[in-house]
Amino acid sequence: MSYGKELAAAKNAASLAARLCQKVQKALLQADVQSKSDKSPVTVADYGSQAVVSVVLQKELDSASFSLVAEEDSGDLRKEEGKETLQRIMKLVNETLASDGTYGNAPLSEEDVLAAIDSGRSEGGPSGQHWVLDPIDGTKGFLRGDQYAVALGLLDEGKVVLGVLACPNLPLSEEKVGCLFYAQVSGGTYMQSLDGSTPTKVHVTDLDNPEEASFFESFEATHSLHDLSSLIAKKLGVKAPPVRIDSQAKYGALSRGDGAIYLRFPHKGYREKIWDHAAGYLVVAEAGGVVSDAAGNPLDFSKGRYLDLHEGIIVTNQKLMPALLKAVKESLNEKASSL
Ligand SMILES: Nc1ncnc2c1ncn2[C@@H]1O[C@H](COP(=O)(O)O)[C@@H](OP(=O)(O)O)[C@H]1O
Ligand SMILES: [Mg+2]
Ligand SMILES: [Mg+2]
Ligand SMILES: [Mg+2]
Repeated sequence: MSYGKELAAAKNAASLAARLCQKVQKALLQADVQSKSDKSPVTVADYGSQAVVSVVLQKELDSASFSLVAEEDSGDLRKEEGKETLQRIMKLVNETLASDGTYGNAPLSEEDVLAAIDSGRSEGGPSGQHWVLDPIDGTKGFLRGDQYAVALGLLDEGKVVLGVLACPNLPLSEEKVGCLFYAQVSGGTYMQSLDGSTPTKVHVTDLDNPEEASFFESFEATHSLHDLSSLIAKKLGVKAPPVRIDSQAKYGALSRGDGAIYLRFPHKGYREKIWDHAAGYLVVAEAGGVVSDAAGNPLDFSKGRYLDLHEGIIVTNQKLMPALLKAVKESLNEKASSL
């Protein structure tokens, strides 16, 4: 099955959402930061990006069967104290849609924006098609002025069949910043600029010597156990220090061979969400990489909004995976016996 129409819509949606995010990041005011009940920061750009993606996908594709699993919901925006924020989001969304020319003829109302955000409440699952969206992945990086990504995937019968990652702050070349990665199942992974330069096919590194490998991990130590990654890297013989960057930009960078390994070990009790990995997973897999949990099982995106995982997520190429799995297993055993 080909997903050409869906891919074109997804690339449009993610690029436009990235444009909105860039505008906000440039003008970042402290007042833009709200606190969700889980205390994670959420900005007008997270909501705005989610609304833009939802609107564009529904305009481009059959909106009757539209299903979206996305991170944000409009709960806080419907409260009295959310009114001003909602106004700002509506303005941003309308400006962004108008800047494209194709979508801006009728401005959205507040209610339209709320509805667009809430279209992301789908539970996903093993049957049918579901879009999976992280409107800003790496909100903490976004707020710091660092890396973030708009991450959009498509599930079909429980499998990721499309992945699009817009990474506005990731260098494309020596002169240019801003990358759009996209992958279609069995179709490879491509990278282009956010304003639509000619795509180039990308591939993960073909390195087979761990001593020459470098590895990525979260910038945020609360998101991933840095000590455990160091132990694994040491066992494997990796010499280079960790490269810490926010968001699924790590998957994008890995897909083009910038680094060889990505290690993610959340603190105990944390449950990974599908929107944090769906797009990145396909971008790496179609570039020849392998993504698995710490026990070597493939990730299962068909279980709803969460991923059920063993311990963590590891990513590398096919040559390095056996040695990496061994180092992970030994390190986890050591950690368990030292407790
Ligand atoms: N305690 C925790 N452990 C692991 N991941 C966490 C976490 N708290 C938040 N996250 C997730 O980590 C994502 C960012 O990934 P990274 O650490 O690679 O930059 C966040 O996405 P959002 O920024 O979209 O909320 C969030 O879903
Ligand atoms: Mg978040
Ligand atoms: Mg995220
Ligand atoms: Mg997010």
